[in-house]
Amino acid sequence: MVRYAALKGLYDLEKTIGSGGFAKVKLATHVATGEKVAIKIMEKTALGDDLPRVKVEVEALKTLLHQHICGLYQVIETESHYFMVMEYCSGGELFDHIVEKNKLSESDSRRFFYQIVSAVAYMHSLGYAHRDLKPENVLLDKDENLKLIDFGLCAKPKMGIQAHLYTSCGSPTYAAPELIMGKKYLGSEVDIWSMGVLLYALLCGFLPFDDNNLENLYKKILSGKYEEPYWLSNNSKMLIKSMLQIDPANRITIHELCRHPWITGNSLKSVSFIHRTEFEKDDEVLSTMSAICGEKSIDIWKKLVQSDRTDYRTATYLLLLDRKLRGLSLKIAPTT
Ligand SMILES: O=C(Nc1ccc2c(c1)CNCC2)c1ccc(F)cc1
Repeated sequence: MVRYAALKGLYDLEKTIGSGGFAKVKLATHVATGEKVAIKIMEKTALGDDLPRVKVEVEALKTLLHQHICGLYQVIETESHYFMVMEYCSGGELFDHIVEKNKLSESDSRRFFYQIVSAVAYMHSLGYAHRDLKPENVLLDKDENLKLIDFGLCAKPKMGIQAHLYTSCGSPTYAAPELIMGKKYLGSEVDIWSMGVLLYALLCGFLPFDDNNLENLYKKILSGKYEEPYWLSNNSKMLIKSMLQIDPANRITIHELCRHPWITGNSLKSVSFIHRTEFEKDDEVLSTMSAICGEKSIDIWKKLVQSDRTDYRTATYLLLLDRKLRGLSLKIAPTT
């Protein structure tokens, strides 16, 4: 097992749970609380031109606090590596979950899709577009609640005007027509298309546009034509159709999606999310921390709020808060 001096005494590394292009994800234990975390380890030399994506993802995750967006607890930078300490999603990828079940029922799909809409509506309300929504970037926690990951390609277009050109080399299977055409586009609109592909995958168990040959794949996406399996209800077909519109101007908006009867289950309660970008202050957690480090609660809180939210103290506070929200005892092992 490779040891990293930067993690010594803070996190105990365990097995590898994922390895993507330039990152390896390892399960780890946060020493002070005993809580499980996922640590995304990136070697700077291997990152190359993708180095800016790390900063984009860290800045986005420091702002985005939502129950269906995978939380960032701490960032550790050394000469050679970045370590992003994230929320552990023990349920793994939604993709594997769909494959395992072949396809999901309309009600299971609705439960997952509601959570995706809530996370994306929250991001868009803060001016962020994900731009890389796909089943591999949707994880499940131990209660099968959904967590969005990989904000390395997300964009925060200034004032929501025309966003950047399509820069990612991500797989086009989930990419909107305007993206693969290299046109200027609105991040919010490409997210809606990708959510349409995600909803289709949930309900059908396969993808609307798929081909091993890139040329044919492009043709299928630009044609906007896809199969509608017999088991799809008319409402499901109509909702998918409203999202997989080739012309982004004809695509359903995130606001309409939040109130769509297929999603709200005909209740008038539209998809909800809390406009939260600040930590909630919890006195019990703060007093637990002050008992260990000897500082006064109010001073700990002041430092937390003023910090750049990526240090060990932030991780300890957030992990204790998670424990409390899960009804567990608040205990801390004194860091040696
Ligand atoms: O928790 C993560 N991945 C994870 C967790 C558990 C399992 C897997 C991935 C995949 N195999 C099944 C079990 C994870 C969390 C954050 C992140 F940025 C990237 C990955």
